[in-house]
Amino acid sequence: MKNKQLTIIKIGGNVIDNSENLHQFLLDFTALPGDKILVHGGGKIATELGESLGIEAKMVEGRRITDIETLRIVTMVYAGLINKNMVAQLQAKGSNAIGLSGADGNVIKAKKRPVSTKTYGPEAGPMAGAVIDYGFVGDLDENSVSSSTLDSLLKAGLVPVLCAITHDGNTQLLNTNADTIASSVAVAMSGLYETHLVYCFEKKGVLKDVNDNTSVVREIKADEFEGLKADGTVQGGMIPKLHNAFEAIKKGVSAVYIGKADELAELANGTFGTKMLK
Ligand SMILES: Nc1ncnc2c1ncn2[C@@H]1O[C@H](COP(=O)(O)OP(=O)(O)O)[C@@H](O)[C@H]1O
Ligand SMILES: CC(=O)N[C@@H](CCC(=O)OP(=O)(O)O)C(=O)O
Repeated sequence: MKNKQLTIIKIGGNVIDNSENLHQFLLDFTALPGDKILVHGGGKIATELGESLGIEAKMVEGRRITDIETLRIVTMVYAGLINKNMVAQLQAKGSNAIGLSGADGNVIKAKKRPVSTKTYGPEAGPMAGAVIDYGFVGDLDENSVSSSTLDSLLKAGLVPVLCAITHDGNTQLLNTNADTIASSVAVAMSGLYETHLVYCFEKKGVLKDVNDNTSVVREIKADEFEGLKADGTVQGGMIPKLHNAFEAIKKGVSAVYIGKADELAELANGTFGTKMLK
């Protein structure tokens, strides 16, 4: 029985883009007791910067097609602008944060996603039926995350802040979805700690009606996921998020929650968002 608890919190791009919400979230994150790791996205900001440079974002099944120009943009935005601002804000709030990409300390090594030979269904929109080359997108496996390096940082009293940039160990940086990073980090760390994984975004949880913030589903069991997809309750970015959440539970993470970033303080009294169950 592991008695030390570790909380892995992922914060999405829609919250990062709102300075008031981000400020409140970082205050609550700092106040959270115990060891913790922050994983951040920033897809919305990368899309906006790309557009201002004349590069249009292409997403398929929640993943960004990452050509060489896009890789430059996401590296600048995730590993630079967002990661360093987040660390500076956490430092000002009294959290001894250290910002890392997957290449730093070799904390996350990924494999470039091979060109897909499968054809995609109607959910892929205009890409339906196409063979997909995601470009410089990195996939993770059970050996990707260096739990010992992250553990050393935690033991030194530091709070790791991880962005969505990984590497292949052979000079190539890769773009990995931040929800996937959070799930893989939580699974890897569950060998050492009792781990809790918390996905924070702009809504109050998984909603029965995506436009009604009062319709939070309090608990979802793994075997209910397919039904929620099939009846259209969960769509878009929520599908890979829930997939990552249930993968984490299956592979040893003790608890997974999805909820609103500025309600993180409610974790302590068990009323935060949606809880995923086995
Ligand atoms: N049932 C649902 N409940 C809440 N959000 C949902 C639901 N179905 C689809 N969504 C969409 O999923 C989005 C979250 O996914 P995503 O944008 O990938 O998150 P993040 O900002 O954390 O990266 C929400 O903004 C919402 O539009
Ligand atoms: C491969 C891939 O899709 N990577 C993501 C990484 C950022 C991310 O996940 O950001 P959010 O959490 O804000 O969506 C992307 O570039 O959009």
